[in-house]
Amino acid sequence: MTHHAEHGYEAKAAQGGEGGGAPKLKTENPATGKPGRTYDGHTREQALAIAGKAREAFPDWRRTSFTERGIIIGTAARILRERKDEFARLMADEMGKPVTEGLAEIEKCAFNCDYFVENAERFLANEPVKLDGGRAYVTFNPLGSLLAVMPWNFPFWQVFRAAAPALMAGNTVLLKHASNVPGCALAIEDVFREAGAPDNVFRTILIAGRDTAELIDSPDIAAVTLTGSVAAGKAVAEAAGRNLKKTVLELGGSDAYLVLEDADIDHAATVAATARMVNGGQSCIAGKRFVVVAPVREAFETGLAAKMSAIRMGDPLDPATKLGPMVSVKARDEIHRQVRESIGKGARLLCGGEVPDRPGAWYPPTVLTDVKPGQPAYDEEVFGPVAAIIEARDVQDAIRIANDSEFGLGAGVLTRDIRRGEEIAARDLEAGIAFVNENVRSDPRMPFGGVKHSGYGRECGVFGIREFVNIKSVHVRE
Ligand SMILES: O=CCCC(=O)O
Repeated sequence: MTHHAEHGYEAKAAQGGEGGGAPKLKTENPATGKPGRTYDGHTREQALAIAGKAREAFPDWRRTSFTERGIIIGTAARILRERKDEFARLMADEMGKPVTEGLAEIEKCAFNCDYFVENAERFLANEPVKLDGGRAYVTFNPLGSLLAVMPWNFPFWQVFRAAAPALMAGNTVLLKHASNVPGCALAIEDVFREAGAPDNVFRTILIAGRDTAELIDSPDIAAVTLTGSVAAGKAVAEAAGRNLKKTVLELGGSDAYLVLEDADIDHAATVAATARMVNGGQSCIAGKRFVVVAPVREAFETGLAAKMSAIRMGDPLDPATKLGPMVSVKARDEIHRQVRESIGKGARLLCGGEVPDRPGAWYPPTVLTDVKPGQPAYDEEVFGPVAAIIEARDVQDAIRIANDSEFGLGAGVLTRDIRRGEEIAARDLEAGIAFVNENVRSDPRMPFGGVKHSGYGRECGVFGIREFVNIKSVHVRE
């Protein structure tokens, strides 16, 4: 199987010069196709120098108390809320997110900051261990400077999800964002600066994806967290592995939802449409495959096609808009290729599937059925508003199909039999996150991450904050 999501690491910055010169990062409004602002990037030397400064800032930052760090991260939450209209507009302009979703994203970032302000000290409190003699405990030390390589699809949330716990733990953070959201990347740096973070505790580096490996080689970087594609994950893991640096990888997904015979079909169709349309379908945890047992397939097809066709596509600046443009014309064309090729190989189109005749990166809500192995809609991650319906003989067959993927991020079960649904979710599905009768969502309070090619390690909650710490055993003979 292949993975076609366009994530930050490999997105190319427009190069202003050869031989490692500073890139120019050009933005383009995906709703209109018109060029936006151009930003001056950093040269490799500048980027390495900033990494050096973040490392120099680490010893003082790690010695601050949880209360001191909490005041800064809590202030960042307040600033996010105060400036949320501006930030939602910035996301809309750079990557096409409808402002209503953008506002919700900023609120989630602020909630995440507050959550770690409130809980970091408890999550990282010393844990006593009973040994035969003396006094023993586990303590959690920060690691140093964390490089966060982040994608464009949730330009604020992905960064805050990684940064708030890392900073609260006493690490410093360097952000290498996707090259198409430089305004967001700089705005986030500004939030931490305005919140009173000491110099270089949080820095944004604007470099091309291909220069990231060199940064990982730098002794100033202690560890790396990446959200992005499988290809990006492999490249980062390889570079980090060469340097024996800890990584957390949150990669692609092809989340399956099982629709069982006893499901409330109207509810199942609503959950499916909601799951599929998260961020216009451009989310690693968007529902992508709907595995339906044969007796309810037709009813589900009708229900899902009706819900998807009713979703309004329009100007991302209009608060009523649910579906904005795709991130770029290139990404839209790739989605359309996957749809056309799937139809060519036997899938049936229930709605959508036509590229609108207008400038910008538009693609309508689309439903394919009769999706089978060998079709891109079955084999690949489709990063757009395209739902794939796959028929299963029975529940065992449905579980097999759900797990027949290189990915293992999220998954769902739709059934009235809560016990059975829970058993399937908790035991049978090869996924890091499994929901029953609801669409998969990330939450600062719950560990988030996957298995197989969806990556490893966890973000969020106690497991997330403990990824980038030295879990140190201390034994004292008194
Ligand atoms: O793109 C993947 C994750 C998005 C989220 O955390 O909701």
